[in-house]
Amino acid sequence: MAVVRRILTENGYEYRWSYVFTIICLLTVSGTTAVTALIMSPVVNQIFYERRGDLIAWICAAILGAFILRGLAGYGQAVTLARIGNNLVARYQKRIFDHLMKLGVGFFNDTRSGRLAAQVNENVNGIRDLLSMTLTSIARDGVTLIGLIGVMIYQDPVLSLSSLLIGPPLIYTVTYLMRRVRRITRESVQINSRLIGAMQEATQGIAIVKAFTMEGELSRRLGKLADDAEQRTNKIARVSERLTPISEILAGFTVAGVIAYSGYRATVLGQPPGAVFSFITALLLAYDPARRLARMQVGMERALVNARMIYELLDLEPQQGDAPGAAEAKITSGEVRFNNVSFGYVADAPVLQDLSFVAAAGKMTAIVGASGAGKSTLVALLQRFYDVEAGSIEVDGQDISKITKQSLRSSIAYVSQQPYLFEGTIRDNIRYGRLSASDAEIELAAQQAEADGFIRQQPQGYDTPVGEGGVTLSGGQRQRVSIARAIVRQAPILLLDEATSALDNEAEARVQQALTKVMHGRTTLVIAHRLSTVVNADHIVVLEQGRLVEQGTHASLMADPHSVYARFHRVQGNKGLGLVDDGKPIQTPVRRAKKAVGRTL
Ligand SMILES: Nc1ncnc2c1ncn2[C@@H]1O[C@H](COP(=O)(O)OP(=O)(O)OP(=O)(O)O)[C@@H](O)[C@H]1O
Repeated sequence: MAVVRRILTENGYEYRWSYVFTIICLLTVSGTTAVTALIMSPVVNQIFYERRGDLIAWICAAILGAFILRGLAGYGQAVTLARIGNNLVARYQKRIFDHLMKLGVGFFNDTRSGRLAAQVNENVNGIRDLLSMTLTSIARDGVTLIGLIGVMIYQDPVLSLSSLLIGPPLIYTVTYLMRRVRRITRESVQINSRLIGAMQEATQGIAIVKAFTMEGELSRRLGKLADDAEQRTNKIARVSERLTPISEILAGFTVAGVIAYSGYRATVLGQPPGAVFSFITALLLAYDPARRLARMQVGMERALVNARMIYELLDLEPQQGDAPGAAEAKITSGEVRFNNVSFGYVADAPVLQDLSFVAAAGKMTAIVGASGAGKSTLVALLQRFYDVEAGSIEVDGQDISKITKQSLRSSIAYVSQQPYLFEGTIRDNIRYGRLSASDAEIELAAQQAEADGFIRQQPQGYDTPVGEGGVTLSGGQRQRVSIARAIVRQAPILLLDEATSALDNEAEARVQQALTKVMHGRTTLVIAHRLSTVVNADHIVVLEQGRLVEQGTHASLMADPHSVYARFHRVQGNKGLGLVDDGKPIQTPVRRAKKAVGRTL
């Protein structure tokens, strides 16, 4: 119940008048139902028995009035509850999204996005059901039941108490079933979200699925998940429907017992039947709301599990929060300094060890190293996607753990190796660099990024919507749009993860040209894969297994023929500098994607 209380305290106050209106509507529905039943007595007695023709019009008018009122109240209640429910869903969707945006990159590394989306979707509806179920059942069935029990006690207290003996076993059964439903519901939500997530991931990687003829295998795995989900849903139905036979049997015993006892009193003891009839009518009428209340409890347990899972997500503490009293960064020249930085994603597996170097303001620093040496990790740490384990990172002399993330990141423009384009137009995607950028600035940035030409050739120019992840553009075009995004940002620090495999020679030359323009006057850290980049860099940092092994300029590093850097050149020549030289296979995008799809299910 703590969850219901929390939902109510967080949202209830605002909806209070809507709730009052709904309760009035629900009570009107119950009241008019009772009136319709009550009217039957004068209909029989006065119209048919006493033949009072003058009352026909009145009684018909009363019945018509009751039906109209019930119709309107039913409509009002349904629409208001739906409105509250839909508003709650929207409210929690917004809250969850805002919260997800606060969570660290680590959370998203550990969570599959498709599953997360499916889980949120399923669980949010639980919150809506929870409140409408509670309200409907308390206002309608609860009130009716109390009234009918009142009638029963008034008519025959002894019989009432004996028939209320049905209560304890019914409550025990409901509690037992609720526990079972709770566990299975959680499993069911997890399996459903795996199923939907797997479908999403398979469609995202469709080119790889087809290229590697993985359709059959994926169908088999997905089919298994679908069967599991079906079984789980059947199990929920089996468990919660168990309530039906159990409550029928208990009710059967009670009604039979009441009839037997009152029959005995009437036939043997000669008591008049009036009160007993009224009692039995109330008992039979009470059965329906009582059964509905019991069913609601079990159904509500499912909604409670959904709500709890939502709160588990909302209660996750965001990592890499701003330190208390964190100051706004004052970043002008953008000098970056790593001081004895150590870091690992998991305990006892260091990825960077005791790393110290300076990326001078306004200069280009190239980071070179074999695959897995920790280059991307270094760039992630500078953006504070993770916190360092030891040491510190300073930008313009300010420790990045002591300044606000917002101010740090707004001083950085990042171009990733696999640029991501969001839903929207090309213009929108460039504008994400800086929301205040004018159309003219966007177009200028696109020109500098060598992107203006192909953008204008698109069917709607800058206003052409991009496909999912930018699929309607080529790899090189996507890269140039993301470079334009970085230019528009006008940030003093530029982080580049150079792309190589996605580009042909001409595209590479164009991207390179675009990058050279952006780098001008900015502190640039580039994960270098191209020989030309490294040769032109002001400073080169060479990483090996998370340690800085050498640093200097191209000339100074090449001066020592035994240096790691010189070895890279000899082994890889102009094939690129980020590749392994230890015989391990190169991680091409296709290989990466295949691995990812393989992990999907
Ligand atoms: N999210 C993560 N969780 C756990 N380990 C990770 C994670 N990301 C990277 N690693 C590990 O950290 C090490 C360094 O990875 P990183 O991506 O920084 O290397 P890199 O030098 O950029 O490689 P590449 O040139 O192939 O992109 C690797 O051993 C990798 O397996």
